[in-house]
Amino acid sequence: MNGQRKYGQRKECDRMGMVRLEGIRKTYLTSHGEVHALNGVDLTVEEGEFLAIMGRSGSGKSTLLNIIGTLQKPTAGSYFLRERQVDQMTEKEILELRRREIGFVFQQYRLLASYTIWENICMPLALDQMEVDEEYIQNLAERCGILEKLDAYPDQLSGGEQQRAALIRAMAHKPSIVIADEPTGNLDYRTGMEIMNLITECRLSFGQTILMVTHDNECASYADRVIAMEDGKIKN
Ligand SMILES: Nc1ncnc2c1ncn2[C@@H]1O[C@H](COP(=O)(O)OP(=O)(O)OP(=O)(O)O)[C@@H](O)[C@H]1O
Repeated sequence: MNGQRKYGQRKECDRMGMVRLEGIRKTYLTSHGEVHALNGVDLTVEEGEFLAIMGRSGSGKSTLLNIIGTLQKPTAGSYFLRERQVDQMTEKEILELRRREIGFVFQQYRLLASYTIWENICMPLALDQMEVDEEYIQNLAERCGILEKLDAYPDQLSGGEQQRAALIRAMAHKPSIVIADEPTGNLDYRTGMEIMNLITECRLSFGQTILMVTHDNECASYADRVIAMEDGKIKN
């Protein structure tokens, strides 16, 4: 699992991939002027690859993840997801793409307090009028060790259990990409490693492409490839 798998020596933009970024820039306009969060990012992520993104605070990691997750739009450059050019899509097409293809796991679990774990997991599917594959979700819950907790409310679960529920919610619609922004950031070491093992196990079973921001070298060691951001660019 550990190791830096290489994907050939061709230029990034010559390769096909699940995610392909060419010359991505993101500039925020603030009252103090422009902030250049991304300064020309070229990146290809292969289908089924697990990529970890590291780098100092403010280097552009979350901005990059948000653009790949279609939560933000780039200021310039091209973004292809399964060779469909996302930056040319309408809002409606982007929403549809996000709902079908992408699952999100955040540092804050973002579970709704007044709904059970099962309802939290199934709610996005219901809102999008997508079918709930109960057997698949129960299978995930069993692997994640929270099958007995599906009828409980979030505040009845530990932080690690809540993050496992959030992971199942992210996977419930069988997305092709899972975007994880510091998924272990709120957890102690051991629980964090349990989450990393689950992400790895789910990905091996279901073949998702995983993009994860982390500050932790050990979490990053679970990935196939690690990239480092610096001043809005990929350093290595
Ligand atoms: N909405 C925004 N408006 C203005 N500037 C922003 C905004 N979001 C991010 N930035 C700036 O863009 C740069 C990159 O931010 P980003 O959050 O992508 O970095 P990061 O590497 O994820 O940092 P951290 O590790 O602290 O989360 C920073 O200088 C940040 O202050």
